[in-house]
Amino acid sequence: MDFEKIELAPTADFHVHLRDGEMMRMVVPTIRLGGVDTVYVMPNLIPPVTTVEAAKSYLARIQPLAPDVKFLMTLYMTESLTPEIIDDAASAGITGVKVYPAGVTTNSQSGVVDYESFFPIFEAMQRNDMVLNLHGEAPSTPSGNFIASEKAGESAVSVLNAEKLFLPTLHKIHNAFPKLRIVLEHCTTRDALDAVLKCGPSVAATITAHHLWICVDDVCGDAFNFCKPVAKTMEDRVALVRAAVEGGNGKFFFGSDSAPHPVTAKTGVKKAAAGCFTQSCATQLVIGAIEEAVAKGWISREVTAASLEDFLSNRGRKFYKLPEHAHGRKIQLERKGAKVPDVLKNATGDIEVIPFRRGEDTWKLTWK
Ligand SMILES: NC(=O)N[C@@H](CC(=O)O)C(=O)O
Repeated sequence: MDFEKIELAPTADFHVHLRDGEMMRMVVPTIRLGGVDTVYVMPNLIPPVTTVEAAKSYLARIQPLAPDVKFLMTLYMTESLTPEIIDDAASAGITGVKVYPAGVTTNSQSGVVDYESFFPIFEAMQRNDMVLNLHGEAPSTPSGNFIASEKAGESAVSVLNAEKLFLPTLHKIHNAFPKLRIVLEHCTTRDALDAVLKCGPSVAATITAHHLWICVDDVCGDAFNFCKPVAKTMEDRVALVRAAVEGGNGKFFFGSDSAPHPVTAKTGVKKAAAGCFTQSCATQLVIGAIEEAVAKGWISREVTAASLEDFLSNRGRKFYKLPEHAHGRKIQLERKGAKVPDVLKNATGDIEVIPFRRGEDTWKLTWK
């Protein structure tokens, strides 16, 4: 990858958090700055998006802020969902349903505890060809339950093994619903990538930009690198970079999991909120991470613009059955003179979000 200038189809970002209210008004206009024209919108608002009406009205709030962007909407998996709601959601053009295991991440209080109790919903989703989006982490073991899990011969769960210990749940759902399209979101481990490869073609995975850049050591002590699932080992990071470039038979594609939090929720006396903000430099950060991986010898110099475009755009569009991006506008990236902003502020200056890799050099992106 020796090129100074690359032209690509616009990026499709299959995992974004746009929030609501003032934060949404600030974040949505940054989507195109990151070279993105299609986004898959997460439903973990407060309260979560659990009805067709709520998803439609959320879309009506987002769309005017970025008229050129295609938004794909999701529902939040919770006990109030029924197979009838799934039928209505499919007829209304809602693309998928996101599962948050209860308590593992930002706004997951109303999430799932027992997956089998949702099998009638998965059945309805499979029938309607909707996509199931899994936040793939097992909840951490409370210290008071340690002796019971030790006696049962089970590993205690912490953020370090939470993704690996979720994988049997992925296989269970996939085996029960082999035609249900499932995305294991924001994979952080080689184990997760291997598990997805072992599943049939209905199972795919997203990879974020920030997990291509960092390991767990970078998370310790830096709230702006803290997200769920947390970044893991160097071996895992290298496996993610290779998977992004190699593609895993079309299974691995981009989903930034850009998750803005006000700086006040990231710093201060309370525990930091989980989430890295990458939206405004989404494509640039991926290209930068691949460039760095080439420089370090993790992947060969032969990375082509076509393989970048496959990761950033083509594979995800295909899995989601969207039209190929053949004739529209292009994005151009040049290796010169751009920096990740130090901070994003809203018009009134009362919300500040600190981007991932704030102040660092990055690629310059222009729309053609
Ligand atoms: N990734 C994160 O760390 N946070 C996300 C939720 C999520 O996807 O886990 C958020 O909404 O802030």
